[in-house]
Amino acid sequence: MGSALLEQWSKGTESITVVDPGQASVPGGARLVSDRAALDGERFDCIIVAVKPQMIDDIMPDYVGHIAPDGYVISIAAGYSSARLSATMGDAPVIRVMPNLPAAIGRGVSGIFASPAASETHLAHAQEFMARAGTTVTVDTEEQLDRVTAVAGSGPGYVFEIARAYVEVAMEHGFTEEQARDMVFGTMGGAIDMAAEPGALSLEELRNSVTSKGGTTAAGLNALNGDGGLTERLRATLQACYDRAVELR
Ligand SMILES: NC(=O)C1=CN([C@@H]2O[C@H](COP(=O)(O)OP(=O)(O)OC[C@H]3O[C@@H](n4cnc5c(N)ncnc54)[C@H](OP(=O)(O)O)[C@@H]3O)[C@@H](O)[C@H]2O)C=CC1
Ligand SMILES: O=C(O)[C@@H]1CCC=N1
Repeated sequence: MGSALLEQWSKGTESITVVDPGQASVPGGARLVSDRAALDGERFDCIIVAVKPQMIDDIMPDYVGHIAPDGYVISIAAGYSSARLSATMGDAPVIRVMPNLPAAIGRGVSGIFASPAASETHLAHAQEFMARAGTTVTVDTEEQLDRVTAVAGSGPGYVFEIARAYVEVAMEHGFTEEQARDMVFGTMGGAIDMAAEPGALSLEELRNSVTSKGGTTAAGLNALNGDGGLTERLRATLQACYDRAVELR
């Protein structure tokens, strides 16, 4: 996820340093070091935590001395709370963000939550930084950020899995994978873009406009969600994701 964001962040004017022991290169002219020791006492206005939440306790305390006096910490980690991260980082102000993977093409959706110690300046910087990667939604509570994770942070995973299953089943109707992908991506993308047009009909109206009484779409929709099973499955999906974020706090 950090690499996807870096693609967009590096279009700005800041000097960006990436510490990653496993990367051979990074995009956009950012400086890459493989070992924190190479920073040799340098201080940064903003330190971005982009490792797994389970690794933060081991890795991040070593960075406390690298935060500039008015600096702050952005975390993209799921779950791991701002209070816990601030304690881990020498009581530094923390802003948590929850991006999603289409940030790699500038079409991400990012939730932003500023903990009380973060200043207006920190928040404005984080908002501008994340806006380079797509849409931002600033939320008032950390609880809401964990719900952004359930809806949007993990959302591309749901979408990719739904599209994968759609392609798989389309191929069972005799199409090549290329044909199936073209039809599924075109249908999903076209339908969503149409729904997102300014002044578009509601989703119910759009669905109904495809659905002739007694026709083919009605038969398909009845199999898809006639018993509410799809809605229930999505409800369980978001709840399971949120619950996991809570476990990671
Ligand atoms: N994937 C996603 O769509 C999203 C992820 N996130 C959050 O982003 C964070 C990263 O997740 P994700 O990108 O999926 O995971 P990855 O494992 O792909 O990325 C973690 C990166 O951290 C590197 N790393 C490991 N150890 C260190 C270290 N000591 N110092 C510096 N870097 C290190 C890893 O290197 P190596 O590969 O060599 O181990 C890897 O490049 C998580 O906190 C996750 O919750 C948030 C929103 C969406
Ligand atoms: O799966 C995860 O934990 C991360 C956080 C949101 C998306 N990927």
